[in-house]
Amino acid sequence: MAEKEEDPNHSVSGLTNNCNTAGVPVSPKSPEDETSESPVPQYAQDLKSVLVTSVLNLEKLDVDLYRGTHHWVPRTQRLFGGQIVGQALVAAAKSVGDNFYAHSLHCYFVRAGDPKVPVLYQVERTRDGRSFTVRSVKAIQHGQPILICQASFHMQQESPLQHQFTMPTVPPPEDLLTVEELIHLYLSKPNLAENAKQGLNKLLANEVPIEIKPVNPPQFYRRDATEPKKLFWVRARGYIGEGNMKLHCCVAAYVSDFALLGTVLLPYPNYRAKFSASLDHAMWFHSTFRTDEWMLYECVSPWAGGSRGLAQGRLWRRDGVLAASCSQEGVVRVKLVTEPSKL
Ligand SMILES: CCC(=O)SCCNC(=O)CCNC(=O)[C@H](O)C(C)(C)COP(=O)(O)OP(=O)(O)OC[C@H]1O[C@@H](n2cnc3c(N)ncnc32)[C@H](O)[C@@H]1OP(=O)(O)O
Repeated sequence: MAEKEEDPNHSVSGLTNNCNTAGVPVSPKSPEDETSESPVPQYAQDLKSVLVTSVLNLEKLDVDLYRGTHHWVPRTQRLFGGQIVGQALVAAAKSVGDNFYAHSLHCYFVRAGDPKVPVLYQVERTRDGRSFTVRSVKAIQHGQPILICQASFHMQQESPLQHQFTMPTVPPPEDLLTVEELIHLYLSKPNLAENAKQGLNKLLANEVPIEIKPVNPPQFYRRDATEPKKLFWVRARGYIGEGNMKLHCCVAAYVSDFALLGTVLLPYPNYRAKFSASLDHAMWFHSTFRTDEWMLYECVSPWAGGSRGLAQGRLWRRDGVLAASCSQEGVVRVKLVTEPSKL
């Protein structure tokens, strides 16, 4: 098969004829999209995403050895898995040629990450091939691995085999509220219990570097069983810009671990997680995309059992192109919730 070196730094917005870069037909834009999408970036360029300036900006210590620091730490006080995966992919990508782009990664979270110390990333150059290049990355704290990750990079190649699922039909992000706006709405309800208020205010104080607009607003305190499926629009806070697909893949790796495992619990309103953590995470990158533009994250959980749950995610560009897919298993140990609804 003929190899074609393309410039993957090309603009996503430069796509024409309703095809993605690989020539895959994509859903035409809806009239709403045409009117709501502005050619002007949503963020001024001086408001750079903290994901780029800090979280994924690793410090080089030696050849193939990097140090990463933390930005947002979840309430569990263990490092966010997406941050570790994103940083591991940054470290891996630093040693591959300009023409190679991440196409997949496979990781195990073997120990909880400690938010009190930085993480070291040690890269092993497993193989350099003509069209595929593989890296192994160990994320280390206190002298022990917390994550082991294999990442594979591919030089773009043409193929007549091109298909993808169709993006679910959902309202555009402009018609939906952010999580913060939804919380403010809840907080304005009369007779809201004090502990519910405190819980919601804690959520507001989170400095998560991504913005989320749920397609179906979450029931913060009233719980009904739903199918194990959720959809939300997501983008990095701040400006990243087009042109650096390697970086956008690292941001997507960060984003992809967010809220995915929670899908497992949706059919069980009478149970709350007393311990949950992602055990492994795999991801495949399919097309070019911009993580500082709204993308639809479709999360499903096809299985749960034995205190574990499987969750799968699809990240869609808003023009209907499937940008990335991921899969993860997590440990989910639950307790029965007996107290009545707080609203
Ligand atoms: C958004 C999702 C995320 O970002 S999660 C963050 C990324 N993922 C991670 O940090 C996971 C990292 N990996 C790990 O921490 C370990 O591999 C884990 C999954 C904990 C290994 O589990 P395990 O071998 O059970 O660990 P452990 O013995 O240290 O126990 C941890 C806590 O679980 C408890 N535990 C243990 N076994 C049981 C059991 N059979 N039934 C009930 N509880 C059990 C332990 O007591 C311990 O609890 P505690 O932490 O002491 O409160």
